[in-house]
Amino acid sequence: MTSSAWAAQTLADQETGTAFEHLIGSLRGLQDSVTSTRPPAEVALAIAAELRAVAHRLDEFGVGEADQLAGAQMDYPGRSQACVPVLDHTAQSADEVRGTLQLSRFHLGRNGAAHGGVIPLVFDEIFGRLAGTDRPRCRTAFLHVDYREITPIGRRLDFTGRVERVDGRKIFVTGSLADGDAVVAEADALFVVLREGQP
Ligand SMILES: CCCCCCCC/C=C\CCCCCCCC(=O)SCCNC(=O)CCNC(=O)[C@H](O)C(C)(C)COP(=O)(O)OP(=O)(O)OC[C@H]1O[C@@H](n2cnc3c(N)ncnc32)[C@H](O)[C@@H]1OP(=O)(O)O
Repeated sequence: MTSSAWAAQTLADQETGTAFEHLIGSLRGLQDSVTSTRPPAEVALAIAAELRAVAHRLDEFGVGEADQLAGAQMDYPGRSQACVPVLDHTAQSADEVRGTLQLSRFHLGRNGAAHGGVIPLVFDEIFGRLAGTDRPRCRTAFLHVDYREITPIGRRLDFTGRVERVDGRKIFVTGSLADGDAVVAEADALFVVLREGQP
């Protein structure tokens, strides 16, 4: 994948990077397991203690943002982070992207519909990657989402993204999320290329 904005990200050696991706995959699975089960109190308390012990085990390996692998491993569909749903890009250029994703119990709002806040999260990720491909670093200035239908969890969804216009530092992007033939959400956003020294 070519990307000027992403190239600066820290990369681990392959063994470390792959192992970390396994760790994040297990964390995603855990988020779903916790969300979709109702353990008795003693089991919940025992697992809570085990999870605290696991977190404690990681303490000694703490690093600053520049050295963290989470979010920086661009070769993995989820960037090795557990916040944003995993995106599988099937086509990507500097102007257009397509791909699939599947939301899970962790992303549930109510009555089978994904949480409304997950949808802009997904679009920000799709658009952020697109706007940053073969361009300097940029940030979201606005992101407008139209919720056309509920977005189901547990089904393959198709996403698109397209750069509509570039005007100086401004990159205007549009996209959609579909469940089969049904467009469940559409979005448009402005990304602004950062000036030297902007965080
Ligand atoms: C993450 C960064 C990229 C890293 C890349 C490497 C790693 C890649 C890894 C993984 C892929 C990425 C996947 C995830 C991506 C997620 C991206 C995000 O979510 S970023 C976080 C949320 N966004 C903010 O926190 C912005 C906060 N706002 C700002 O910082 C500023 O407002 C900023 C930079 C957006 C603009 O500020 P100014 O001072 O630089 O520029 P001014 O002059 O205000 O605006 C420039 C032009 O844009 C228009 N503009 C600005 N904001 C606008 C707005 N809200 N609506 C309409 N126009 C706006 C202005 O009117 C102006 O237009 P005229 O040049 O005069 O024509």
